Amino acid sequence: MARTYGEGTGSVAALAGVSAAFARGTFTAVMGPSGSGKSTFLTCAAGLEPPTSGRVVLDGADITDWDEERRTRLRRERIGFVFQGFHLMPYLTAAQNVGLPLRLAGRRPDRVRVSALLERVGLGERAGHLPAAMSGGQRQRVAIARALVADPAVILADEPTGALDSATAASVLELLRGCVDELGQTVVMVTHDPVAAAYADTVLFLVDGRVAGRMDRPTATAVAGQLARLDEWVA
Ligand SMILES: Nc1ncnc2c1ncn2[C@@H]1O[C@H](COP(=O)(O)OP(=O)(O)OP(=O)(O)O)[C@@H](O)[C@H]1O
Repeated sequence: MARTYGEGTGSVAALAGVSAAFARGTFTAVMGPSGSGKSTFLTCAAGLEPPTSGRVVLDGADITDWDEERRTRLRRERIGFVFQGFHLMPYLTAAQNVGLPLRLAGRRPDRVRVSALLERVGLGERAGHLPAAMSGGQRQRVAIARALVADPAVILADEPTGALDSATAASVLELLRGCVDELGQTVVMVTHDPVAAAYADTVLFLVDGRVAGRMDRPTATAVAGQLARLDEWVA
């Protein structure tokens, strides 16, 4: 798919042509220099904005031409989001935050399921806490439980460890890895961090809005080496 912003001579091709498929139960990291189109890619994949050309297929359904209302419903029910800044509602408890996507979709969150998810992310004891009373790592765990609550087709994570220290980041990444290995979830994660990317099965490298490379079974060292080569290429 491709995505252009603006028209005529002032237009920018944020995505020039990216073709990617994410099989169920896989963990993919998306990397690339600043401005390479990673955020645009996630935005289009999430159905937040339609691509200028190309198609977006989620769970077997081509959502490209769906209207905004239908795409919003799809995002609430079929996509889990995890952001760098957690995006929790400050006046809702951990349990209420986890249940929120279901409430927004007009469904009543099942207490047992919400408790089981909080237990799964290691926060069984903190269901009644507000985000302000939790550490960054704990907040991100709440966000991951929230991303799982609707049993989505895919979890899209945008720099999920960008605001965390390395030990906390490792535990969050292990949690995402567990979602894939133990729950069969599909995770697509944008990251700048080669250590984070090494938790994925595959790394997709973007440069200038195109897929410039792909690495299976990545290690942090191999990813860092590849990024350095891409930077030289861009420079
Ligand atoms: N809404 C917009 N209007 C105009 N240009 C945009 C818009 N969004 C992105 N761009 C441009 O598209 C290109 C790709 O941007 P994008 O944010 O997708 O890159 P990125 O890889 O996520 O960057 P970063 O790592 O810095 O977050 C950039 O040149 C950017 O300036």
